[in-house]
Amino acid sequence: MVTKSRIPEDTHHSEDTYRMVIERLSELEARNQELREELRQSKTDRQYLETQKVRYEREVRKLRSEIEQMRSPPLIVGTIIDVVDSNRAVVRSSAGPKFLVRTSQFINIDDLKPGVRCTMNQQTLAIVEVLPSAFDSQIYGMEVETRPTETYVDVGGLKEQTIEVREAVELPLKKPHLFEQIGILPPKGILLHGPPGTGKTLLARAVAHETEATFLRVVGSELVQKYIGEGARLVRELFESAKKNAPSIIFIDEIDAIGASRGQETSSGDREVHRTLMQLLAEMDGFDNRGDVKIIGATNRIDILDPALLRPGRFDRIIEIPLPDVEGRLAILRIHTKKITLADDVDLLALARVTEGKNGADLSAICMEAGMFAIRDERPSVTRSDFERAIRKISADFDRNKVSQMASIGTMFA
Ligand SMILES: Nc1ncnc2c1ncn2[C@@H]1O[C@H](COP(=O)(O)OP(=O)(O)OP(=O)(O)O)[C@@H](O)[C@H]1O
Repeated sequence: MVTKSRIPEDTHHSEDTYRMVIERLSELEARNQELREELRQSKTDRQYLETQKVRYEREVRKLRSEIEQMRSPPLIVGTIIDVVDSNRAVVRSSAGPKFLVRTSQFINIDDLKPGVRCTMNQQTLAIVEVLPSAFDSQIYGMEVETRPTETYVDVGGLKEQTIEVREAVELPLKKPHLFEQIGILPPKGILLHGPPGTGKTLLARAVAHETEATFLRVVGSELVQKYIGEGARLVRELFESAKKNAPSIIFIDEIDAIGASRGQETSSGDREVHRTLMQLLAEMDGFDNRGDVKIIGATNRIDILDPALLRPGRFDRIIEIPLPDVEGRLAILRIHTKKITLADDVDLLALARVTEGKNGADLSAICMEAGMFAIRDERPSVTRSDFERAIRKISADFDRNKVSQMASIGTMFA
């Protein structure tokens, strides 16, 4: 309360003003103090909130990695037998036993119905994923062809190898009585080994064509599944399908992906590959040499194969498919230029001589590239210089791939 003392008017004014200014100043100081306090408090709040935010983010990261951990392969595949309540179900694992398990919180309970396939975490057996109903081996790159089109005339070079494969596969399928007469069993499995692009798949397809057999091709790496028991299941399906469609030839390309020597299985992924290999060995032991299912394996890495695969009664005919020599390269060039209009200056023998080290796939690509150069220049025939350019291009592509492969290996170990 401001009391007015007896002071001359103008003094009163200046005193009042002074007093008001003092009051206003103290109000402002008080306000300033309050604001400082609020600022200090907000800084504390902000720091507190910052700390909370960092802690929360760390929690989220930890939870996320636990979820990823739970969902990381290999997982056990099972089939739901019964849904007990909103977070429990009875599941039969692919290995057979039934379990009462929890469902993880990111599973939509409506998706869980009896008969549905799911995956379970190996440690906790909690259901971590519901699998699509059309969970079919065809998804896994298994090719089934009633009769490939390739024939033996499409295979350049490889004369001895073709004879060996025909004896071991074509003869038992087409003339099994010859083996019965003599009293010997035909080889059960044939292993084709050699560098990439040398004609292993081509030869297998040609023998399937010649024997009018169903050709079932699967790549070994496709049998390495992230779900426990699935690789073995696919192998079983492969052999069942081969028996159902007999006479048939099972062709397992890159067999080293599952057939490599069994070192100390450390990770569950290694154990899963081992299980798949065991299933393959069991299936091979289980079927009859005299039957009308033949199995051909192919690998670029025979040196790492498990000896168990190569013992008699399994892949007991081993045939090397080497890089083509000059005669082989000439034969392959003739095959791949059969339909190409060649200019008079093209000398295939000369080309065969200058392509030392090239495989059949390279030679096929060279012929295709040479044709492309002629098309690009709108010429009616392919000249020698087109082939020379194509050889340089394929070699450059090869070197570039090699460099990028080395670079990616380098970064892996950087
Ligand atoms: N001996 C050959 N005669 C004719 N063409 C060949 C020959 N070898 C390879 N080719 C050509 O290269 C292509 C690839 O050959 P193929 O797939 O049979 O090689 P591969 O040995 O199975 O290779 P990978 O080991 O990489 O699977 C064939 O489709 C064919 O066009």
